[in-house]
Formats: sequence, C-alpha cells, structure tokens
Amino acid sequence: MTAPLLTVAGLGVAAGRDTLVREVDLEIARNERVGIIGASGSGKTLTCLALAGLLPDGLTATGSVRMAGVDADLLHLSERRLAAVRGLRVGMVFQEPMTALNPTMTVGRQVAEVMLRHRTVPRRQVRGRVLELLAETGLPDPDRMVRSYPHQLSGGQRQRVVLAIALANAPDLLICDEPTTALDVTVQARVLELISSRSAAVDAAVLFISHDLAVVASLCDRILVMFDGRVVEAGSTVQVLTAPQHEHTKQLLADADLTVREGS
Ligand SMILES: Nc1ncnc2c1ncn2[C@@H]1O[C@H](COP(=O)(O)OP(=O)(O)OP(=O)(O)O)[C@@H](O)[C@H]1O
Repeated sequence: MTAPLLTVAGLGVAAGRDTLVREVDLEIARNERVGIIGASGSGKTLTCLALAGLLPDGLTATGSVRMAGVDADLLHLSERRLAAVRGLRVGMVFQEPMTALNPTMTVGRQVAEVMLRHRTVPRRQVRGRVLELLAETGLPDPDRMVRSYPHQLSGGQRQRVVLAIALANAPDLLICDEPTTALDVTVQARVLELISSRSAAVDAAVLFISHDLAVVASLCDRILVMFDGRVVEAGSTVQVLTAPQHEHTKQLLADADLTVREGS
C-alpha cells in the first residue's frame, strides 16, 4: 500500500489552558476526498488551520502532521518552510473570498504571483497560464478578468479566482473550509462542482469542511464528524449516511436536505 498523503495523529489545539480541539487522527490518501462535518464551534476550522500552520496568535497545536515528501512534522516547520508547502503542495479555499484576495492587486497579478513565488511556470509563460486558469474556473472573458480588481467581481467570481490560485501549482491537497457558505444559493452548486472537477483535473486530494452534511456527502469518499472539539464518528460516506452511530451525526442527518443532493 502506498503511504498516505497526509497523516494527522493526536492533533490538539489549545488557547492557553483551554483545549479547543483534542486527539484528532486523520489520514488522507492521494486523490482521496475527506469531509469534516459538525455544528458551529465543533473545531472544524481550527483543525484545518492547524494542519496548514495558520492558527491565529495565542493558539497552539500539539500532536503531529506529516505529509508525504516533507521530511519534518508540519507542526514544527519554520515559517519559511511552511510557506514553501502552502501554495505549492497545499492549496486553500476559505469561506470568505474577499479576505483571501488582495483588494489592491489585479486578479491577474494575484494568480500570477503564486506561480512566480514557487517558480512553477517559466516567467514568459505565466500570463498565458493565468488566462488558462481563469478560463478553466469558468470565469467569463479572462482577458478582461486579469485586469479587474476583486471588488469588481461577484462573490462567486471571487471564489473562482481563489480556487484558480489554490490550484495554480497543482497541489497534492486542497483544503476547503465552508467554501460556498457565503455565496448565493444559486452559485453554490456551481462552485462545488468546480471544486470537484478542478481538483480532480490536477489530481489533488480534498479536505472539505462544512456544517452541511448534504454538501460533504455529495463530494467526499469519507466523512469525519466533529463534536465539541473531538472526532466522534468516522467512516465512508455511505456508512455515515446509512448507519450513523453517534447522536450528533443522527441530528446532522436529520437536519440535512439529502433529498436534493444525494447521489449527485
Ligand atoms: N482564536 C481563538 N481563541 C479562542 N478560542 C477560539 C479561537 N478561535 C476559535 N475558538 C473557539 O474554538 C472552538 C472551535 O472553533 P472552530 O472555529 O474550529 O469551530 P467550527 O466547527 O469551525 O465552527 P464554524 O462552523 O462556526 O466555523 C469554538 O468554541 C471557538 O469559539
């Protein structure tokens, strides 16, 4: 069996003496899609921020996070080495696209920047690649789009730009934290579809966080359920949907509108 892409063992997050996340174990294989669901405040976001070395000041992570091809624990990497992993091996899409984008820089420069920073595309080819990436994420008129600023775009268009940046260097892992929650219902399904098709196109595994079981079920092979800072249930999507064990999972299932997306 090939080694997992990501191995998280005993991950904990604390704010001083306050434990916010405890004992999270998680493995993600190459190309696998793993979802984390749970109610607001259950620790989903802190778990994925900890994995990416992005915890806010004052919070500390314990345990270990290993990634194939990186010879040290991600939790103990220097900021410089972590920055080399983020954007190159790991792409990220968060809930609010505006916070991920620089309001003073054109869309084209921001997409170009991630390739220039990691030197994944020869300088002369960057502009062409930016146009391709914008077209691939379904943005209309890429020639005009490269010259636009984030505030000139709709929420859905901004999230497409964030996705183009996150996948520009064909990372091994795409982390998505509630990527469609802030979007209009009408564009949510389209952005989800894009996350699915574009991550598959670059062979990226996906760690997908949502409070919405239906959304996670439509995308993921495996699901972890978090409650009060812990993983209370984990299994294949089918297992979790058809034979939920924990009360909290049963509640999430009852709340989810699975009739709409199941099997889609
Ligand atoms: N910077 C912080 N300092 C102290 N506590 C925090 C901090 N950030 C989050 N928390 C607390 O940690 C717990 C887990 O938060 P987290 O954001 O991971 O939950 P979540 O499951 O992602 O929720 P949501 O779906 O609302 O985003 C919550 O009780 C939250 O209040």
